Amino acid sequence: MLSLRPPHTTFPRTSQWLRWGRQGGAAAPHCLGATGPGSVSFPILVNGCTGNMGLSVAEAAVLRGLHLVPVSFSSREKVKRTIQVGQTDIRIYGPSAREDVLSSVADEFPDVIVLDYTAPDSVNSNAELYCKLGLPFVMGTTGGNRQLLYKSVQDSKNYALISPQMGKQVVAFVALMRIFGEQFPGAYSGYHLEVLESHQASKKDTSGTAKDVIACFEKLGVPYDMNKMVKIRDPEQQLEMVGVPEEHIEGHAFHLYHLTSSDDSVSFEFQHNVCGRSIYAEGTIDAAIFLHRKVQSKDSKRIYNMEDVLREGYMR
Ligand SMILES: NC(=O)c1ccc[n+]([C@@H]2O[C@H](COP(=O)([O-])OP(=O)(O)OC[C@H]3O[C@@H](n4cnc5c(N)ncnc54)[C@H](O)[C@@H]3O)[C@@H](O)[C@H]2O)c1
Ligand SMILES: O=C(O)C1=N[C@H](C(=O)O)CCC1
Repeated sequence: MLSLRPPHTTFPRTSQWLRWGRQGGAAAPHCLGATGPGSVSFPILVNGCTGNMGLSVAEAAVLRGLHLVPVSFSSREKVKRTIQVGQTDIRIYGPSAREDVLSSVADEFPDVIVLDYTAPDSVNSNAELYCKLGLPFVMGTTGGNRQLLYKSVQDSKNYALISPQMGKQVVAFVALMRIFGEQFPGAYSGYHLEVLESHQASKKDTSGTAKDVIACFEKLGVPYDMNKMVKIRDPEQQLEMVGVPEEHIEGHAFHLYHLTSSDDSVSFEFQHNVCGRSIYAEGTIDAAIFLHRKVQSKDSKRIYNMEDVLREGYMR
């Protein structure tokens, strides 16, 4: 089996960390001032605050000077709890209250942007509800029926930014791979692709980012059977084989794509490895600011992705 470990496995821990984990840690202090080019503040509702990404995004929103709407939702009915983020106590509601609560939010905060970090099996029902209530949303949650997701937004004429990957530097890498495929279709015909991805054990689905990158390899002439993807969720393997720093076993996204010519004489390797979640949280806030601007200016496009965000200068 291929290893995600860098070639210099004898490097001491710190060097390995520097090579692999630079993107983890505290929220970057130097991204786009408080709220991007020109200062804005508007309400943000984070759906999924009970989870890892939801909480990270809510914290990043507060740090960037946005106004957190003090409600969020859970997949379970019997939740009676609040979560404190900064100075805000966020009340968590069960699924049966979703429509009423969201509809009041839409009335009270007409310029609200919803950020969704829930679960793959909630993607479509959540999106449909946001569309029904005319709530613009950023869908960071992966999985679900993606075709249906786009169709719901198109049919409703709602505003949405959809991306399985909010880390701007990773988005730029995926964009490069897309352009690569468009510029040189079939250039790697006959090559063989192997893909490994490693995420925290709680991740339910296959990496959405890996799926997007694989689509680019397919344009380059390399077919790939998604069932062959090696998905690593076992913490022991992650430590021993992948080389994930121990402190990031609960939050990491390591990816390796290995391309080999048919006679094994040529090979290529591409990797993107993220420790922690700050890269996604920061990118999500940039996405929210971008979407808020598009809604305010009544932009005609209505459905966006993270490449659109990067193109408008949100790349630090
Ligand atoms: N776009 C990106 O850059 C990016 C980055 C990281 C994670 N993700 C995706 O975000 C999603 C969440 O990841 P996570 O690591 O935070 O997972 P998590 O399991 O830590 O959190 C998900 C939370 O959502 C809650 N939830 C489930 N269904 C819900 C519903 N219908 N309504 C409200 N809450 C609901 C769960 O109870 C849980 O607390 C996954 O799909 C993951 O792949 C995307
Ligand atoms: O931690 C996760 O879950 C992640 N999900 C996204 C994906 O599936 O591509 C982005 C990376 C982190």
